[in-house]
Amino acid sequence: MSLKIECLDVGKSYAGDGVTTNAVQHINLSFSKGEFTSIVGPSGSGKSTLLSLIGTLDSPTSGKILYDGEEIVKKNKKAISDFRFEHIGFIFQQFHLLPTLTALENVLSPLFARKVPYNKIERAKEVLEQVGLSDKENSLPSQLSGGQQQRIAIARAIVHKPDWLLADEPTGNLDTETGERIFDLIQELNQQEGCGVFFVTHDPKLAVKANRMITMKDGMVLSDKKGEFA
Ligand SMILES: Nc1ncnc2c1ncn2[C@@H]1O[C@H](COP(=O)(O)OP(=O)(O)OP(=O)(O)O)[C@@H](O)[C@H]1O
Repeated sequence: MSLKIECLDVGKSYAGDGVTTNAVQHINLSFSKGEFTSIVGPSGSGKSTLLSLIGTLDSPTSGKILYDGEEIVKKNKKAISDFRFEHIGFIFQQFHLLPTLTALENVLSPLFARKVPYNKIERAKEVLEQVGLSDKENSLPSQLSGGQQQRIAIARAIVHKPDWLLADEPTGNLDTETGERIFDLIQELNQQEGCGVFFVTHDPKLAVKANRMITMKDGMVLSDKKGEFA
């Protein structure tokens, strides 16, 4: 399946205390499978909101987002959650690993209660190897460095073979060198597995390594550039 994502005049506003915040507005963007897009812009410009909308974690207040022509957020909760399981992987700045589970169990967690056509433990071990942490499968998150924890989070994000990897400032809590290594790993996954990437970052040096760079300002797309920037 080639999962194409189209944002058609997408807007998201939050109402509160008589003030309405337009977190994003008039977003018209289209993404083809396998694209590596960085999203940059000042704090509050709508990057995380856009990512949540694309990831079906939230629904637009205006416009629509189509996935191969289908408006997924209009479906019931189970269908939306199945869609996310099949197509989307998330990585966050704070890793969000479960502290009482080992690295292997964290990687396995998205597969709990899911029927899949492969051996779950073998698959989890395979992705742990891909992120270079086979030797840490029995470690708890507290026994791992920040970079290692993010690698585990990446393994967890790709264990179900998503079409798209949505990364919200995944290097924000890491030092420059570790951040670069995490970026390289995500780029490798993009090239080897063909999964498309959305990479939100405040780091211009990383942003220019993508094939496409979207700059946001005040909830809108200020520029959308494709090509080599580095
Ligand atoms: N749940 C919410 N309720 C009210 N306002 C919100 C909510 N989420 C986001 N906003 C507002 O929407 C705007 C965009 O926020 P968003 O988090 O998308 O920006 P961002 O570019 O990701 O910022 P940062 O770089 O600081 O993470 C901001 O003005 C923010 O205050």
